[in-house]
Amino acid sequence: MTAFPDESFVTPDGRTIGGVLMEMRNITLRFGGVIAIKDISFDIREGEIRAIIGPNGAGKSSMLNVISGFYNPQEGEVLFHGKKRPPMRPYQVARQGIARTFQNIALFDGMSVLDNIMTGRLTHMKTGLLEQAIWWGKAEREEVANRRKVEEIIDFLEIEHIRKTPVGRLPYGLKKRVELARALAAEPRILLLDEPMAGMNVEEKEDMCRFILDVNDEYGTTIALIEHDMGVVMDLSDRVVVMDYGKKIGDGTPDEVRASKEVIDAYLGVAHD
Ligand SMILES: Nc1ncnc2c1ncn2[C@@H]1O[C@H](COP(=O)(O)OP(=O)(O)OP(=O)(O)O)[C@@H](O)[C@H]1O
Repeated sequence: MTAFPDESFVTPDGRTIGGVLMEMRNITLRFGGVIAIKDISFDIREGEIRAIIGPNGAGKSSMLNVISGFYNPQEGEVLFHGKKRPPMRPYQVARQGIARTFQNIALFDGMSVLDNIMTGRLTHMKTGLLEQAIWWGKAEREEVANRRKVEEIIDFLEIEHIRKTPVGRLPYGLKKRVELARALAAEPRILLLDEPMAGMNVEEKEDMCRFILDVNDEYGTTIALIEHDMGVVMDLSDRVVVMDYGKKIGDGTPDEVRASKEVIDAYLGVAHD
């Protein structure tokens, strides 16, 4: 259904979309008798912003959890760089360069913004506990490099003014931005965002949109997101997968998806001839 060329190409606004980075092939996921995902296939291409949309209970979060390695599907395969990914623990998937944010913010409320973001560097830490405890050279160099990266992200997401503030004291929109910062601290190749705009006011949504686009543009990070705000999805995404009752009912550019009768009937709810 998609109008994307097969090879790498540059979009009209100057962004580069590469080849297939991740492929979901015939994924089926069951919870006992409930089939959350039924035989779904789609791919995510390097550098694109890919949205997954659909009504409540359609299976979007389940799909994000398959991508992040939190759920291993009973059927189908996940390919990363063309290679089949064996069942993995989420930390192993994180080491492959996949980071995520959550629908309900998952930060340490009592810790400062800076320390929360530092936890995102864990997958990059190589020194052992003993070296860190006695602050040997290698541990010191690593700490300095990690701090430098974290400070760069703080600067990029414009949160310098709250770097020492405990996260629990922040308003909702800023907490979401700190969660994004922590995910970015892992320097992911694929960033998974679970409803990044949920519960935000218009201004906070505009800010978040801008930061998502900037992350994609500046770091070249591939992004897959679930979002209910259709205006945001259609503005942000290069391609959209539409799910309904665990099945894929649409897959293409925002314009293609918007024009699909099946998608309109099941989800968008706009009248057609
Ligand atoms: N851990 C689980 N155990 C049992 N059933 C589950 C579990 N997670 C999801 N389901 C079921 O799988 C189906 C898909 O749920 P999922 O949360 O993936 O949908 P969703 O599209 O993300 O919905 P929402 O937009 O409301 O978050 C639903 O019927 C749900 O009840």
